[in-house]
Amino acid sequence: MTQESRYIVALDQGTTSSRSIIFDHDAQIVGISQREFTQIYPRAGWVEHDPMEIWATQNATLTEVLDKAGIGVEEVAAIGITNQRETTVVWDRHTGKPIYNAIVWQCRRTAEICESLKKQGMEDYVRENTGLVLDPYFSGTKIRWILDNVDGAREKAEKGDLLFGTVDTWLVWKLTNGRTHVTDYTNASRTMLFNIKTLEWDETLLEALQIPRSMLPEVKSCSEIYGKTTLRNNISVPIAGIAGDQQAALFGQQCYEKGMAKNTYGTGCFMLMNTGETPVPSSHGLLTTIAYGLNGKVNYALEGSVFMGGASIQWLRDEMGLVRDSADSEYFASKVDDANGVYMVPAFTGLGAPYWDAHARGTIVGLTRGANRNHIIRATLEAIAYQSRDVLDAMQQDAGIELHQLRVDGGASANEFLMQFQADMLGVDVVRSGITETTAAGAACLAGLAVGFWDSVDAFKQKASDASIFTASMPAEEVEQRYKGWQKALKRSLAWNSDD
Ligand SMILES: Nc1ncnc2c1ncn2[C@@H]1O[C@H](COP(=O)(O)OP(=O)(O)O)[C@@H](O)[C@H]1O
Ligand SMILES: O=P(O)(O)OC[C@H](O)CO
Repeated sequence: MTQESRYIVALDQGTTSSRSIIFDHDAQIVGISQREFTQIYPRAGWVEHDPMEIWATQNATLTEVLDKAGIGVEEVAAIGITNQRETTVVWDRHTGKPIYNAIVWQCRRTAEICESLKKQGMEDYVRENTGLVLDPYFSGTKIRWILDNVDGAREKAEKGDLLFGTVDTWLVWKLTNGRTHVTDYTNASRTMLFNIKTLEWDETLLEALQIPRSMLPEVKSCSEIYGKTTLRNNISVPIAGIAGDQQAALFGQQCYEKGMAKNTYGTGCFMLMNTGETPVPSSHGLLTTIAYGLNGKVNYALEGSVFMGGASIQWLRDEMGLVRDSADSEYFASKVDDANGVYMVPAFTGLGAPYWDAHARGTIVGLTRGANRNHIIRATLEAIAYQSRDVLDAMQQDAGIELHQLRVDGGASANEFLMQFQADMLGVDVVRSGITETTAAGAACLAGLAVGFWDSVDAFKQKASDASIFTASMPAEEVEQRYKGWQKALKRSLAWNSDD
């Protein structure tokens, strides 16, 4: 770090856009640049991204944000990376070219591979050693699919010519010109190939999925110098922080202590609770995952991953044409007193936690002649809150901790109706962070700590105190009656797409 290093840049590579955000020493945001990229849906239930477009948009936002803020490369102390997790890229180590599109976390194409692993009796092994459920969500079966379906891929992989990475790994590889093939504990813990107890790649799973170990990156902590990227004027900047986006948000929300939890309302909804230095197994359909690896230690989390959050509002906007803008959903939902008995289950890509049903599909039930557009919009927002209630109930039981406060963030947390309804359904205070970019803040903080830009996380504390608090006010009986209706609706969506 040079004398003039006054900023940290966080690269936030999300499901729908790539962003670069500059933080100053007071943890204030001084620049943001964002670019959306193409979502590719080759078949029903399949989702892909072009890895070169991910890289191009991410790289462009990095240059743009510095230009817009008038900040020189020499003023950047370090770069932190946070990313959509599980999304799988496989590329040729010699040419640096991907051999297939990135298979996105939402993609369901490997449901059959999962079924076959279940038949081989791998389900318990996966849960006990990776903390995950055997679901197409995670990277392992996506790598297997690429090796089985791309011409010549398996042969190349066995010769050691192919590399695998989640998006963090791909970006570090590109940023360092192919010199560095690494990931961090949080991203590794989402591959279904990483043993979260031994903190090593798991040979049994590699064998079961027939994935050569030579494809895998080296696993590092979340805060250290992994390599350097050369930017304008031949100036090198260290890449010094990596965390999957949901773990970065947990860190950015300052959930450093056991029992603290956050929920992020983005494309999906991801609730994570820090459970301290020992992994807590789930018996209620949650994931055990790594929260962060820092200073030679690893902290674990319980996670409830809900696949459709804000994306269901995008569906109202783009496919149904019921709103012009996601934010308008608040206005229409507030025009009616309730959803008039309508429930919407947004199982468009199956259901994640706590149900894990890859064959569930979306449904709207309870329609009567009086049901109108406002009720459907309201029911869609309510579904986001109901899904998070399912997850929180499971989490409190697994952790044996009663939560009094849930920290929230993400695009859809701007919706006041949703946040109030969420507080009502959970019966806990919902605290919306005063830090608008918690995910990026987490990544910036991890990078800043590694290069001594910050000595501790205190720089972020004051900003967090500007929070908005939503307190439960709906009578308990009404809450339970509405929630019962949700549980009934949800049952109607299960196994819809399966032959049995
Ligand atoms: N006011 C709002 N009400 C409801 N949903 C919203 C609102 N604003 C944004 N969203 C939803 O939030 C999501 C975007 O949030 P963001 O945190 O940027 O997501 P991601 O990081 O997953 O791309 C979109 O799916 C959008 O529909
Ligand atoms: O990119 P986001 O914010 O939708 O997050 C995606 C998650 O990391 C998927 O596990």
